[in-house]
Amino acid sequence: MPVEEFVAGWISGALGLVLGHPFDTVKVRLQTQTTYRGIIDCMVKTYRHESLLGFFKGMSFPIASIAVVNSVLFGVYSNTLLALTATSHQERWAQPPSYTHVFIAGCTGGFVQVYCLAPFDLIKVRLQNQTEPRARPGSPPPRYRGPVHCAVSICQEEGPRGLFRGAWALTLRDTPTLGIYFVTYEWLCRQSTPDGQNPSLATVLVAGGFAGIVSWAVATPLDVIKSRMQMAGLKHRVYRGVLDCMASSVRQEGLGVFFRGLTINSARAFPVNAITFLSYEYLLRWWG
Ligand SMILES: CN(C)C(=N)NCCC[C@H](N)C(=O)O
Repeated sequence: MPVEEFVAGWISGALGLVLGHPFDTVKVRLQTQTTYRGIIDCMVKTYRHESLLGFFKGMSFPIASIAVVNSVLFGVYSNTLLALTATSHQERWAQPPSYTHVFIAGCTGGFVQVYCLAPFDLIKVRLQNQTEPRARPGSPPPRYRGPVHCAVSICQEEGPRGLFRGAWALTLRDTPTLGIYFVTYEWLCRQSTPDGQNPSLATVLVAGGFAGIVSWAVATPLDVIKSRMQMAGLKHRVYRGVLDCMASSVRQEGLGVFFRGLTINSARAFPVNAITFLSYEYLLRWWG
């Protein structure tokens, strides 16, 4: 099994993550709290109360973890394509796989990475939702002191299964959308590259960015539900499942609830995925 794909996926995931984390914090807050009037209001309040550091809350953990998840995603995707089409990454522009194979490989990568992603994503969402300013002498400490404290508290208070809260919504979000993600990337690259040649740097950047936007636009409704289910344990809200969370969110906030965070998700998705695909492709060409 070729391992370069896993390493390239790890590095490209880490680069994308640093670039996208401030957008991600604003998105999570907009999706799970009702105190903000919109993106700008959330950014201004976060900056006023928590300084620039507020936007980077919960980032150290994803650097080590979500980058691993990206490595699983790209590694499983590429190795599934290898199993389906018997072409390695280097041969794939000369002998392009069918879009059906790309979709199946993307869905497989998406499905497998969910089980690494679920606990890390839950901890990230809980930490990003802590809106207390940085601890000052005399002020009450935040609910979670950091990722490890957060993981231990969830296990103690909600049981180890608490770490997988929202995992089913995450599976429904990621399995099809990662198929769409890789198909969009491949399709855009092939549209602007002569047959048999490697796509240019600009093509990879634009195709990666749009693959991010398209897949996140499709993923946003289930992303909202996933974040709410992840926060439910903390707020002592009980949802009976994905459908119950959808129904109760729509009842209280209308259909628009499914589009919460869509703009910020898309704004974040372009640079994150442009840099992710660029570093992934170029690392593999460099090692190839
Ligand atoms: C729509 N979905 C779930 C995705 N496209 N997932 C792939 C993640 C890529 C990048 N790390 C990101 O966070 O955008």
